[in-house]
Amino acid sequence: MSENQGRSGKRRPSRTRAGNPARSNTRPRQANRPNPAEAGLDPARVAARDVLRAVRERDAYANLVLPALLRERRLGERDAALATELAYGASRARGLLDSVIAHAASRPVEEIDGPLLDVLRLGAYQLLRTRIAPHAAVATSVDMVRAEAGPGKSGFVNAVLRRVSERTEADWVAELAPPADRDPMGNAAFRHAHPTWIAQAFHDALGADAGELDELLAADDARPAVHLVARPGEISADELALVTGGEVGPWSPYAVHLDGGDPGRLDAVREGLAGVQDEGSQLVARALVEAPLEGDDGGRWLDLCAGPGGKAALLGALAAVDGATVDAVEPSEHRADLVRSSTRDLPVTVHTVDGRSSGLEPGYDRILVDAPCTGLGALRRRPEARWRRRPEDVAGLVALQRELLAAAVALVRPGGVVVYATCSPHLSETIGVVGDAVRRHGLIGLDTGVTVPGVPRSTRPTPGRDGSAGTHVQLWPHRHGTDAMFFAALRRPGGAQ
Ligand SMILES: C[S@@+](CC[C@H](N)C(=O)[O-])C[C@H]1O[C@@H](n2cnc3c(N)ncnc32)[C@H](O)[C@@H]1O
Repeated sequence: MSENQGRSGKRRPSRTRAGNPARSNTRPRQANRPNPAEAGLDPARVAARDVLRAVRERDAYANLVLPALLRERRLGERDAALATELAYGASRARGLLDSVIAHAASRPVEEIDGPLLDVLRLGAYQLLRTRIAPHAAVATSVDMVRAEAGPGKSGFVNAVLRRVSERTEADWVAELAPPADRDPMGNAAFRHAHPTWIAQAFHDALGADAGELDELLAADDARPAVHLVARPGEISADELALVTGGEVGPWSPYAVHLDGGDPGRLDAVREGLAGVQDEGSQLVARALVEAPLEGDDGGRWLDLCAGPGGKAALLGALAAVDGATVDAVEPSEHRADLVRSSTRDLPVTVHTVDGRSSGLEPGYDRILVDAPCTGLGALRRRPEARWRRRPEDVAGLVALQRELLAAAVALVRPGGVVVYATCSPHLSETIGVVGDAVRRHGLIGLDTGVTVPGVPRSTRPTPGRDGSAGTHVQLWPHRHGTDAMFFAALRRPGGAQ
């Protein structure tokens, strides 16, 4: 499945040690599936298992499935926290867990029945990456399988997890990771549960700071803090921190950090005073408003890739304070509806059109192109994404990013500003696209760092023909505690002073 399974497939201990063969055409007996409560199963683990199953069977997004499932089943706070930790943690670590499971089961994970594999991933995660007592991790996994699929299959799960429990994560890594001297990138990627191509992309983007790769991968593999945005005009970050028990974020004037918990339960979020938004994303929206224009700001702003509406909501709130208006473009009906709902009562008009041919009237003062991208910078918050994305995805996205940036250039007025942003640090999606636009359209690269004053070690020169590409901002989880957001502010020349 992942390229990190690497050596596990090559060295297989005897097939008999893991008990019953797991591959079977017989699905768990859905029709006879017992009610988990009646079967005495732990609701948190059942919820986590169901998330892993939805991700595997229907390519679902864990961070969309889990909250809905927690609400539907009315899990208490403790159970919800455990379900979240297990579902997200096991999704993030999937490649590493699969290598260990394959070794312990003496067969590739592709030969293990999907529903059993979900439980094995959950069990292996608890054994290797939590403080849950090993007997509890094994017993709850075995119970789940026995209740659904019978004693034969639960024996197999028992045997595999017992073998997993014989070593620590560090021991398994020492056994299964590619050797550091011959394949340092593969080794670092394996240790921190990342596909190698993503570790390589991070390495390339770090450039002269590539020595920080290990620290970056470790931060990217950890549970992120919850970031809230205090809606300007509604509540200040200080007030929000007070009512939520959180801490004011270090960089964005609107940010509050929480250690964990379900932000959907907070009154401030339910009442629309605050939203959930990574602090790096807040800085992107702020950069659009702070970037220096030539001439006056006529108050016509455009968010060209707006769905699901996080930045549009912050831009709308800032526009309301400044007396500006925002047009928000999103071609997907469903996502456009999400933008409408997140910008209700704000001076934002949503257009369900393609940003490359929006038909909107040119002459905008400020345009944000928060382009569709691989999302490699937000892997902490999209648990399964690292194992789903493929290197082949990059080229198609880069083509779309270039077209969207060209469309923005055609819509911005002379002297106006376009901020190009991605939640990916991949060089092809970032400075590749920006450098190309500067060359093709004769844009002026601005010093993007001035839009985020006080954020250390974030600004870099964008390589350009003659330095005209300006500087961009690259944020990193290990340095800034944010997603790895990239953004660059570009001005269309020719504005009258
Ligand atoms: C990175 S997301 C934007 C996130 C958003 N700005 C926010 O803060 O919530 C990129 C968005 O671009 C949209 N998109 C994809 N193709 C597009 C196109 N041709 N024109 C405009 N938007 C597009 C996607 O549907 C997606 O909602």
